[in-house]
Amino acid sequence: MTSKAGGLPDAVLFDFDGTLIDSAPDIHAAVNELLQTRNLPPVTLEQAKAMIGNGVAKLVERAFAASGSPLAGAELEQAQRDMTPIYNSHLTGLTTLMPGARTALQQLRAAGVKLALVTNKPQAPTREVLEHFHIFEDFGAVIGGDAVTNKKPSPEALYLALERLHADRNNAVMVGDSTTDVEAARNAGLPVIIIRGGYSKVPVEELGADLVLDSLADLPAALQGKQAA
Ligand SMILES: O=C(O)COP(=O)(O)O
Ligand SMILES: [Mg+2]
Repeated sequence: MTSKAGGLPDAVLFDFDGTLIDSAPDIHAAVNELLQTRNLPPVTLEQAKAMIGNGVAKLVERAFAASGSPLAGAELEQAQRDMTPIYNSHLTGLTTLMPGARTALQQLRAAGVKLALVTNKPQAPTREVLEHFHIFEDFGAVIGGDAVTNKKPSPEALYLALERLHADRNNAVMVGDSTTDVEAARNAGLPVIIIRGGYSKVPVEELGADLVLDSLADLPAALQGKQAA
């Protein structure tokens, strides 16, 4: 993995849902509240996890498909609009920081590594969740899914984050939980580390990441090359 002298990269770009936060319980609640407005049966937490990672519009499309009533066209667009207030009322009640997240951010920041958040979650709820956990200030750039024309796996948000951080493109690492992050990193030409315990639909070993870690607690040491596996 590319790294500057001293081990640590110039910048680390973090995914949000499934990587820094365990937001699936809140997203699950929001999805079921939306389905209930159409008198549709609820989905399970595991089903909801498999819907996360490509933004709220995709989440809604997948939720209706999973409940047995796929939507398209104007009906889908209406459901996506209806989801906004529901989604925004389920941001922090059941959400927790992933194990090791706070310490990893603090350690990297203290070591002078530039940090960015690159998520397909929209900008406004992303900021609200970051502020709730008092980690907004850790990030030099926060790029939500609606801040770019093309969401991950497009490299657009990653490039924008690197630009905002004034970071060295050749010395940055993406950290995420699923295939979207691996593809986005590859498309941007960055190495990628996957953390177990997120919302990947396939076993994380099969994602093609440069490194898979059990926990964010292992990230600072791994970035310094002490635990490369
Ligand atoms: O799908 C979403 O809304 C967000 O997912 P991400 O933070 O893992 O990119
Ligand atoms: Mg994710």
